[in-house]
Amino acid sequence: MKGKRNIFLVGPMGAGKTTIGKQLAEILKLEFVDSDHELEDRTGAPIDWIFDIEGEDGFRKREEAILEELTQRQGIVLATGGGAIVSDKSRNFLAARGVVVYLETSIEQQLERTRRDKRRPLIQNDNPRGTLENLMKEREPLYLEIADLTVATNISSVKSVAKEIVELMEQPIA
Ligand SMILES: Nc1ncnc2c1ncn2[C@@H]1O[C@H](COP(=O)(O)OP(=O)(O)OP(=O)(O)O)[C@@H](O)[C@H]1O
Ligand SMILES: O=C(O)C1=C[C@@H](O)[C@@H](O)[C@H](O)C1
Ligand SMILES: [Mg+2]
Repeated sequence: MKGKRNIFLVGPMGAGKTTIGKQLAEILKLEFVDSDHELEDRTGAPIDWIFDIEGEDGFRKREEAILEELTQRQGIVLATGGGAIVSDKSRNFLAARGVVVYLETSIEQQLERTRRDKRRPLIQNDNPRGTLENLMKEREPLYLEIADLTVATNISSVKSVAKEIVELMEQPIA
């Protein structure tokens, strides 16, 4: 595991990829990059606009292109978007170019952590719980397929999850 220099965080909305990623990068003195933010900066439009105008397919194509480029960097902690792993191409880039850490979270925690933020287009509907449950069914096998490490985030603070990842990264590959 030590040979791979990048850390890629995957997991559903509200898992903490962005928040934990920043902490992790600080501890490890690596550069932090967030593919959602990068995509918004380059497009000049917020994610919910991109979904409105180009649909989810258009968003995924943009995400693939950004991930193709970002995963070629060295020494980064990358927070991915919650649905990045639905694309075969994106999954392959992530699996091949760094240590993939799956941040595992309950639906309850996802709801709690995403409640106040209205910028996630897929859950701006009458039944966010049902949507999150369906997405989890579809996506969990894909997170697990490429995960080198799986870390639970339900009962741990942002800081302790970041520290746990650092410790796991230091252990030799089983
Ligand atoms: N382990 C944790 N304990 C408590 N709060 C947390 C934890 N992880 C994340 N949060 C909080 O949950 C909210 C959502 O976290 P964050 O934006 O990092 O999720 P994300 O995985 O990046 O989601 P998305 O896929 O939508 O980008 C933030 O307000 C963050 O502070
Ligand atoms: O789970 C998803 O499909 C998404 C998660 C967010 O990170 C953003 O990438 C966007 O809101 C889509
Ligand atoms: Mg995020």
